[in-house]
Amino acid sequence: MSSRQTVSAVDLGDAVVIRDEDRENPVAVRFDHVRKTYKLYKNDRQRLLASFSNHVRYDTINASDDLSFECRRGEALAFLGDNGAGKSTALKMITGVCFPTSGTIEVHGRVSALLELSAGFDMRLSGMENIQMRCQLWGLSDEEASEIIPGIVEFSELGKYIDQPMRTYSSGMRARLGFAFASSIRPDILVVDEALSVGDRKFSAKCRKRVQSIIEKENVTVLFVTHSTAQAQQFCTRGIVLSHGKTLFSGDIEEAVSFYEST
Ligand SMILES: Nc1ncnc2c1ncn2[C@@H]1O[C@H](COP(=O)(O)OP(=O)(O)OP(=O)(O)O)[C@@H](O)[C@H]1O
Repeated sequence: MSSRQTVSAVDLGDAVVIRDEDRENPVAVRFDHVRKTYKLYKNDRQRLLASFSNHVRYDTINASDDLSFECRRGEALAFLGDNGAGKSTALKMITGVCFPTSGTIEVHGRVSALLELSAGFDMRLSGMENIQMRCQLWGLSDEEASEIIPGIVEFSELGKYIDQPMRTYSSGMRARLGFAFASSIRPDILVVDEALSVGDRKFSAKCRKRVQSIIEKENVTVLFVTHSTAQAQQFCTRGIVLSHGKTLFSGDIEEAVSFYEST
């Protein structure tokens, strides 16, 4: 094998997910004929019964349907589409929150996600303790952690609350800390799902500025889900328009936006 360092390759029957930290690979993310099928049960009781029996009936929905695309390193790619088109599902498979049913996904580089920003915090711990714990989970050395933590605290604007248990935070405060962390750790691949509306108007503008500066200055690969075509044009160079999990259009961002607006 080449210089590629395989961190994990998960064989999920008909699906394969390969993750490594090969920053030299010109491709950051590749989807090859990816399908994600959800089972829809009539109610929770039927869902529970299905774990004991193969005879429970269900409908299916393909949230991703034969989805193939390549996002090259340094590129900023927007996913456009109506509600339920399959945009978030694609991002969740990149971050590893959910897995494909079939097809192959390759992710080359460390991924940070600006989605579900409030998730994963331990509410008993303070903001500072949570940040320290996240730095450890990311495998940062003490030195690297102490380099970025002051910036995270400053960006979050939590003031004295940074040392208070996170159960005392408002939902906006949690999301602010989540955003401050996820946007400070210098990932290779940044996944953004409408997270730019964090907090109040002023803070949300600050978040947009931060994302723009990451895209412009740090050679990060960005995958961006939004309903705002203006934001897609502001941040991205290429766009994919999805409908019912399928690609309707893939190309230059201006053309993708025109296509989306004409559908
Ligand atoms: N856990 C789940 N179980 C069943 N169906 C799901 C699940 N998650 C998503 N879906 C379905 O998959 C389809 C795609 O959902 P997804 O959230 O990816 O769409 P989206 O394009 O991000 O939509 P939106 O713009 O509304 O956020 C939808 O029909 C949704 O109902």
